[in-house]
Amino acid sequence: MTKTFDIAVFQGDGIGPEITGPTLEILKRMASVSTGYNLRFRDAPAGARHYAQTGESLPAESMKIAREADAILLSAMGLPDVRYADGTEISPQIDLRKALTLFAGVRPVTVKKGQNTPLNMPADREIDFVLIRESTEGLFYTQGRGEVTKNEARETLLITRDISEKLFEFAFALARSRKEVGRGPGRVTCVDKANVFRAFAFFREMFDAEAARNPDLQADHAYVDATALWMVQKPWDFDVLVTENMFGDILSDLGAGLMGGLGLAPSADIGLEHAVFQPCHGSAPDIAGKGVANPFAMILSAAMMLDWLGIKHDNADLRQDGTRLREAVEDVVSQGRVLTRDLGGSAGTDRAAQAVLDALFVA
Ligand SMILES: NC(=O)c1ccc[n+]([C@@H]2O[C@H](COP(=O)([O-])OP(=O)(O)OC[C@H]3O[C@@H](n4cnc5c(N)ncnc54)[C@H](O)[C@@H]3O)[C@@H](O)[C@H]2O)c1
Ligand SMILES: CC(C)[C@H](C(=O)O)[C@@H](O)C(=O)O
Ligand SMILES: [Mg+2]
Repeated sequence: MTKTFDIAVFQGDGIGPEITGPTLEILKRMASVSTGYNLRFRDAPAGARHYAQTGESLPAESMKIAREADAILLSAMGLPDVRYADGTEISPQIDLRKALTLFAGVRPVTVKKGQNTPLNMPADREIDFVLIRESTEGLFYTQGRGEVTKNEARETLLITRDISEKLFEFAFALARSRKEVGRGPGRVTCVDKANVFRAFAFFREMFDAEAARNPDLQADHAYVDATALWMVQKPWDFDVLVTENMFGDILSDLGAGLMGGLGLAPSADIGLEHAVFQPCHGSAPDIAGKGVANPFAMILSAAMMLDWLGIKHDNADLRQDGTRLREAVEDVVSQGRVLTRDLGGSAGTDRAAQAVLDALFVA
């Protein structure tokens, strides 16, 4: 019998519902013609709007839906003027990452030949690397619990052996699978600030131990400041980068910039059991409700979800559809046929999503 996978859907705030609708439509079309899998979607209310209405940003019922699901699809949550009592913004996605121990924030950076990038890049070059951002601790550890007195404010950066070992194991496994399909040389770079902080020397020590367990792969180190420079000067040299939460948050937006914008940057927060798939961008309140949001990052995140489900459940149809969906978006973008306003075009959300459907089912 064809297996049905339950997907929890966090439509979120701002442009969230606008990009979720067309993404679900594409997934439903793909599942409806596949004989290898079915998808069933369950709505999980959460976010800033929900908090403003109910006083809860991540209700227990939504958390239950997320825990019970095979995968979680999330658009964007948070609005600049909706804040907790301590003055920080509503950010249930951080709570989800912590509650489900989603330590590996996978943020691929790809620029295909012909795709727009602000870099002055030789025409025969492509960019294809993956930034793995630890997503449960680091400088986000005390998020919402920082100590502030009249004259001082403190947050704690936490690096644990348990999470770091899982993180590095994940990073080396990813580099190996990229090498096997010819996507990279099989190299993992530990991005840290071990020249200044003992916590990062500890981080590096555990990275080196994992590197020693993977002698078939290359391993090196880079300081985070130099990494920012090289991401602009020679991003094609990277394969898999692995780093702390806050460093990864910042570098992944730089990676999105290389791709032409946040509207093309997908991500996955992956743990041993659960995973959340969401674009790197936020709720874009400045363009919400106008029908102009770029759905590509969300659709590419959905493709990552199909990949992950396919690998986890050894389902070739899911894996194949993950690849087809990613390639459909890449086709539409690299040919510059249908581009949204953030990418220099004039297409609205629906036309952009329709172009992906056409690439999948008409071309
Ligand atoms: N993963 C998430 O849920 C997430 C990520 C980042 C920010 N946020 C939250 O979103 C809110 C807005 O944050 P921000 O303005 O700093 O970042 P943002 O990513 O929402 O927007 C930054 C800029 O990029 C544009 N943009 C973003 N996504 C786009 C898309 N799909 N199509 C076209 N243009 C797009 C916006 O219009 C804006 O000009 C804040 O409350 C923030 O905390 C949430
Ligand atoms: C909105 C914010 C809490 C979030 C983060 O900092 O992780 C975002 O910037 C991201 O990159 O997913
Ligand atoms: Mg970010």
